[in-house]
Amino acid sequence: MNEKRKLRPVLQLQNVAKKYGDDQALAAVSLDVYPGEILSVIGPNGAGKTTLLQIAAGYMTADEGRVFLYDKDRTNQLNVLNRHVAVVFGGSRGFYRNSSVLSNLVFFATLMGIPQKERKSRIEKVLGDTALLEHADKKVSALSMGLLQRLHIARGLLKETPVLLLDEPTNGVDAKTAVAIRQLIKKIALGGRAIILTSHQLHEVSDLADRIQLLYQGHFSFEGSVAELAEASGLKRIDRPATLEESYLALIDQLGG
Ligand SMILES: Nc1ncnc2c1ncn2[C@@H]1O[C@H](COP(=O)(O)OP(=O)(O)OP(=O)(O)O)[C@@H](O)[C@H]1O
Repeated sequence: MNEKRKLRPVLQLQNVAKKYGDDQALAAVSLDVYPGEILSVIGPNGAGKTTLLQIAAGYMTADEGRVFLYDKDRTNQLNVLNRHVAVVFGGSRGFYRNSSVLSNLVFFATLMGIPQKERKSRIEKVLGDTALLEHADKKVSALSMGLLQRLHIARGLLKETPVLLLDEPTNGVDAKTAVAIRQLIKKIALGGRAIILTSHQLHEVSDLADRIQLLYQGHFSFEGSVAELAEASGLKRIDRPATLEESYLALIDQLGG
C-alpha cells in the first residue's frame, strides 16, 4: 500500500453522478485523496474530469452521491468545500489584465476573506513558492503563458487549503516551464497538500502521480499505479516497460474508444 494512504483521506467522493440535460457526464464515481498524495484523473476529452473537479471544489452540486471532507459529509455545504478545496483551471482568462500580478493577488486575497494582517505575508509566500517575486509588478497582460500558469497556481495556493485541484497545469507552456511547474507541484505535495491533477500529458502524469484513476464516459474504469495500469492494459513489450501513454491507449482501445 502507498504509505500516504495509511493516513485519513482529506476528500472523498462517493457515487457522485451528474447530468447536463440528457448527457450523463458522471455516473456513480468514487474517489479519495490523502494528505501529500498526487492523484491523477486521466481520460479522453469529455470523460467528465472538469465536472468532477467542479463538484469536488464546491462549484456545483452533484445530482447524486456524497462529498466528504475529513469524514464529514459536506455534500450540500458548497461554501465549506470551497474553503477547503482550491481549484486551478489555468488558461488566459480570470485575472485583471491591466493590473499587476501583485494587485491581482491582493484583490483575490481580499475576495477570499484572508484577514488583512495575513494578506501581505501570504502573498509574499505564494509569490516566492511560484518563483513570481521578480514579476510581481508586471501587468498580467504582459505575462508569458508560463508565468500566467504560475500566477494561477499562486492564486490557488493563497487560501492554504488542504486540497488543491489542478486542471491541466502545464497546458500551453514550453518544456522548460513545464518542468519547473512539475517541480513546484511535487513541492506542494511534499508540503502535505492532497492534489488531484488532470492532464492529457501522460508523461507528466507518469512523473507526478502516486495513483491514477482512469475516467471513461463518466465512469472510473481503472484505479492504480502506472505499473498496474500497464498490467491492466495487457500490453507486453519485450524491449522496455510500456510507457503510460502506450498502456493508456491500449486500455482505451479495449474500452471501445
Ligand atoms: N456546462 C455544460 N453544459 C452541458 N454539457 C456540459 C457542460 N459541461 C460539460 N458538459 C458535457 O459533460 C461531459 C463531460 O465534460 P467535462 O468537461 O467534464 O469533460 P473533461 O473530461 O473535462 O473533458 P476535456 O478533457 O475535454 O476537458 C461532456 O460530454 C461535455 O460536453
